[in-house]
This record gives sequence, C-alpha cells and structure tokens, in this order.
Amino acid sequence: MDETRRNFLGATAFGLGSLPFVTSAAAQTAADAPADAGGAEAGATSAVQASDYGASTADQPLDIVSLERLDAAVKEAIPEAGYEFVSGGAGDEWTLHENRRAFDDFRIEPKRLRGVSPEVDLSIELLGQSLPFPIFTAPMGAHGMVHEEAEVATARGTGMAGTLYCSSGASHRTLEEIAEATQGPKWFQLYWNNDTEVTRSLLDRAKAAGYSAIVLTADALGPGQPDDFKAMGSPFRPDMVFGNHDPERGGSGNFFDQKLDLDTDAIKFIKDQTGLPVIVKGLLRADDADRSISAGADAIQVSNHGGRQIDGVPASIAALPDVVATVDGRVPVIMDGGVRRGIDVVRALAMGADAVAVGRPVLYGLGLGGAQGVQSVLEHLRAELQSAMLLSGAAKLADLDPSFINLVGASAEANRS
Ligand SMILES: Cc1cc2nc3c(=O)[nH]c(=O)nc-3n(C[C@H](O)[C@H](O)[C@H](O)COP(=O)(O)O)c2cc1C
Ligand SMILES: O=C(O)C(=O)c1ccccc1
Repeated sequence: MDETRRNFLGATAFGLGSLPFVTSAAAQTAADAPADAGGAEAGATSAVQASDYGASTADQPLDIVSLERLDAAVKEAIPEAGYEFVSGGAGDEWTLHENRRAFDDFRIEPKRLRGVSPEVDLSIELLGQSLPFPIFTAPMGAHGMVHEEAEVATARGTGMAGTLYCSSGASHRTLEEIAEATQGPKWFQLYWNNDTEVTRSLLDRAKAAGYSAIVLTADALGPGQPDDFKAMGSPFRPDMVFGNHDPERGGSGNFFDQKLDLDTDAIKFIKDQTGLPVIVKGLLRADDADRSISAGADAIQVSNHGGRQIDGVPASIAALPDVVATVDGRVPVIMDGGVRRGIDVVRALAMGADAVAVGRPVLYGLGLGGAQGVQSVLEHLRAELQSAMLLSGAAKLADLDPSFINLVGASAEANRS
C-alpha cells in the first residue's frame, strides 16, 4: 500500500485494508500521489478537487427551523459520501435511533405560576471554564468530509457562539491550527495510542496549544463505518490526511492505534503528563463511572459514540440516571447522543447532567454554512433551551431536577424514590 493511503486512512490500523478505498478516478489519482506531499499540501497538489466530493466552501448564517429539517436540507446539499459517513450509525442503527426515541420516555412535567423571569441564566462553570449555555461541540473527526476548511471552521464557529470546542484526535487539521481558530474554551480529545511516546507527544502538544482538559474516549475502535458508507467503498478523502499524524513516526496508526486494551491507568498517565483535568468519554455503566473516578477522572461523559461503534447498547439518556446516582455529585456528568431540541437539554439536565455535547447537527451546520453555519446551529439550540426552560417553569439551570420528569417504563418507580 502506498504511503499516502496509509497516512490518510490508517487502513492497516483500522483493519480496513481489504475495502475499496476510493470510488472516483480522480480520488484514486490523489491516493497514488507521492507520500511526501503530506497533509494539506497533498490537497493543494493533488488531482482531487473539492468538487469531486462536493464538500462545501460556504460561510453563511443559517435560518434554522429545526435540527431535523437541517438534516433533511444537508442531505440534499452535500455529497452522499459525506452525508452517509456523518449521519449513519453502526450495524442496524438500533442504538442510533434509540438515542432519539428514548428521550420520549422522559416526559416533562412543567411547573406553572412560578413567576419565572424570561431572563433565564443559562451560563455554567465546567471544569474551570465559563460557558454561556450548557451545550458544546462534541469531538468529531474528519470534518473535511463536509467542508473544505474542516475543523478550523467548526472551531471558529463554535467560538463565535461562545461555547466549548472539543477537538477530536482524529481531526483533518492539526490540533494547533484548531486551537488558534477558536476564541472560546477548548478541550482535546485523545485517542489513546499504544505507542506511549505518540500519546505523550499528543498530550504535550495539546497542553502547549492551550487546551484546558483532555477527553479520553474509551468506546471506539476506529472511524464509524455505517453500512451505507461501507457499501460505497468507504470513500474517505485521500487528499486530506489526519492532521495530528506525525510523519516522523511513519505509518498511519500513530493517530489511532487504540485496540481498547487500555484500562483506568490511562487516566493517571494523562493527568501525570499534563496536569489537566481528564474527562472519560463513552461510558454507559455506573460501575465504570465509579472505577474511573477512583482512578482520578475529573468528569464522566455518558455516551455511546452517537451509535457509531457498538449497536444494541442503550440510549445515552437511558443510561444517564444510574450513572448520575453512582457519581453522586463527585464530578460533573456530561451526556451526548441524540440531543436535537431544547427540551432534550432540559431532560438531560433534569436527570442530572451538567452539560450536553452535540455531534452531527454541528457538522450539518458546517456543511451548509461553514463557521457561521456552526454558530447558527449552536445558537438555535441555545434559543430552544431558553424557551424550553420558560415553558417548563424552571427559573434557572440549578432548579432542574428529577421532579420535572415523569419517567415512563420499568424504572419509573426507582426514579421517584
Ligand atoms: C462524523 C462523526 C465523527 C466522530 N468522531 C469522533 C471522534 O473522533 N472522537 C470521539 O470521541 N467521538 C467521535 N464521535 C462521537 C461524538 O463525539 C458524539 O459522541 C456523538 O456524535 C453524539 O451523538 P449525536 O451525533 O447524536 O449528537 C463522532 C461522531 C460523528 C457523527
Ligand atoms: O467516526 C467516528 O465516530 C470516529 O470516532 C472517527 C474516528 C477516526 C476518524 C474519524 C472519525
């Protein structure tokens, strides 16, 4: 396999070597480009044009009615490969859909005649950072699949909305470029690498670039491979390599060599190396949250990776209450997965989450409107949360508790006791 291909996808590391790599002839030409072209330069010199992917170059605010409608609009506007890669989930996509459906089990019981002021304060403090509202951009890799500026635009747009950008370890742009692009708070998400020196170097770079916390993702084996994307031959862009790749170390696995054989020692390693708070992302079980806290975790992110890794696991919102009960206020709890409405944020916070992260809709905003599109998505959710708070009868975020929720199903009694 030629160097560019290995650098680009890490096919060996992901065990995807047997899959057709690209579909178009132009993309194939780029995949065969000299290895030393590397990174963004490869894009400049390669035969692959943005138009081969239809990846957007737009920068415009979006007039958003709902995030569901945004999904429908982006499906028409961006290339099929980008849409299928981003939107899909693992296997039969049961968990992907369950992430949305399960919110319906958490019925809001609004409180009336409580004199709630329209000026609901949505700001929070999270691991030493002030956020104007409790919603931020989840770590996602490979933004070049939907926009030419990739993560640089997403980070800028998130910063324009004033909230936190969590930078994926599998980004198309370097963690330094991304750090510079946002004026807001930023965390770095680490894909643990079995080559300790690679992990150490990523952590040192993240700290030097000003990231204020490290997110350790514990639930992923590689890029999501939704069936519809796989059926197209998994057409990742060969002209954009993953930005944190260090060509000095050779091969592709140096940004993603996680075989899930890591344990809670990884938490201590990160803390010792950086002195920064560590968020463990991708937990669904209360006992894993407890073990992580015992090992030094500073926050827990309840997540099933947007239903992109193992199918058949519960929705994040369904897993949240048990985790919250076990964490018992020792550290903040974040959740992500299926958050599409202000009322979803109300439900997650009422069940004990301190903040939520949003994934796919942010990339839809990116595809349709670049940095400004990202800003529009986050501001849309903020506005929906503001009215959801008023309509729920919650004067401030701290008021939200399980008394606002009627939990449908077997665990309803447990929830009320
Ligand atoms: C295209 C895409 C790429 C992702 N890449 C990463 C990643 O690099 N690291 C990570 O921890 N999670 C990754 N995720 C998972 C998100 O952080 C988050 O858990 C999930 O998207 C939340 O669900 P939602 O998309 O329904 O909001 C990715 C998700 C998507 C859609
Ligand atoms: O697709 C994903 O969910 C993901 O985590 C990822 C991992 C590596 C590269 C791109 C995305």
